[in-house]
Amino acid sequence: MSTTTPQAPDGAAVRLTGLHKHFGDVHAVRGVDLLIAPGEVVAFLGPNGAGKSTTIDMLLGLTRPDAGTVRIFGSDPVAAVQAGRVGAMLQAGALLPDVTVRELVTMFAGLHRNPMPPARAIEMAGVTDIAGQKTQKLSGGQAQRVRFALALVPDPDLLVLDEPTAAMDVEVRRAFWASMREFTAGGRTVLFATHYLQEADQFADRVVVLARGVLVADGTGAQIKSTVAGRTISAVVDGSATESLGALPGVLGTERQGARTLLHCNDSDTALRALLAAYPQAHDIEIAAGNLEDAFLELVATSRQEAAR
Ligand SMILES: Nc1ncnc2c1ncn2[C@@H]1O[C@H](COP(=O)(O)OP(=O)(O)OP(=O)(O)O)[C@@H](O)[C@H]1O
Repeated sequence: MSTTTPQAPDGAAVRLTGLHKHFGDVHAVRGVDLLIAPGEVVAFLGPNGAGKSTTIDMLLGLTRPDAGTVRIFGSDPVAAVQAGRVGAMLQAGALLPDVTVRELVTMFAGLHRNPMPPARAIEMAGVTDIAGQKTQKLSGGQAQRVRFALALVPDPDLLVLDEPTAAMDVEVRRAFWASMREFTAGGRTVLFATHYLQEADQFADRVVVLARGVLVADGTGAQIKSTVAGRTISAVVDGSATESLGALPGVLGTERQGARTLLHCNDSDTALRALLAAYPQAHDIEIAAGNLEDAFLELVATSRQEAAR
């Protein structure tokens, strides 16, 4: 990690203030404010078209915001990238062909002032066994790991990854996160975009949810789950009407699954008491805690409803 570059006066690794970006009629990013402290591992979650890549491009200085400012360790993003403080792994772009992985990483290291030794980046990214292979021979998952090695080369304080595990199978994904843990153990900062909610929950200290260009949630995985409380009661309730079950206290909505009815609750204790009082014949009752997937879908649905108002 570079120690010679001064820290930001405000101590922030990333500070996004009032970011907006339009593409013609599309208002892709609509007033994003985000502060990331040094050492935080932040997952950037959102459905397709939420504005994650556009925000990341602005953060890296690849796209200019229409309004708002980006500061990385207190400086302009282009200056921070040039100073080697930022490593980036963007969504698929072709790797330079006709060179081996080792040659590519070494060439890339030659472009930086204080790079990590290429062998170290190769080892950390877990591509030692394919270091002698030509880049055009790599599978999608292997190419992603090589992109990770390239992102590590500047020995950055901040790593920005746009859907890093998109092309990786389960095993490669696990190895990737093990390498990431090693990288972040030294207190470095990471922002990664993902569609994998479980990944966000497992690997990030903090989950930031973007929907339709607006931040709709910001907290730990557990906090985000609890903001939509979400427990589900599943039961077979013979002779009941779905509407009357939906009207029970503590129930937010209902869903039929064959013979079973699912009750999505914000207060499952109250809902269960009311269910048994009104329908003592209810049986095969199961209660499941909400997962991040449910929380995420609910947050996105709420933001759609608010946008439509
Ligand atoms: N260069 C561009 N020209 C026109 N529209 C664009 C451009 N880049 C992004 N958009 C639009 O801006 C919106 C946000 O796109 P963006 O790629 O930032 O979303 P995302 O959250 O990264 O999505 P995904 O998960 O699918 O990668 C979308 O409506 C997209 O179609």
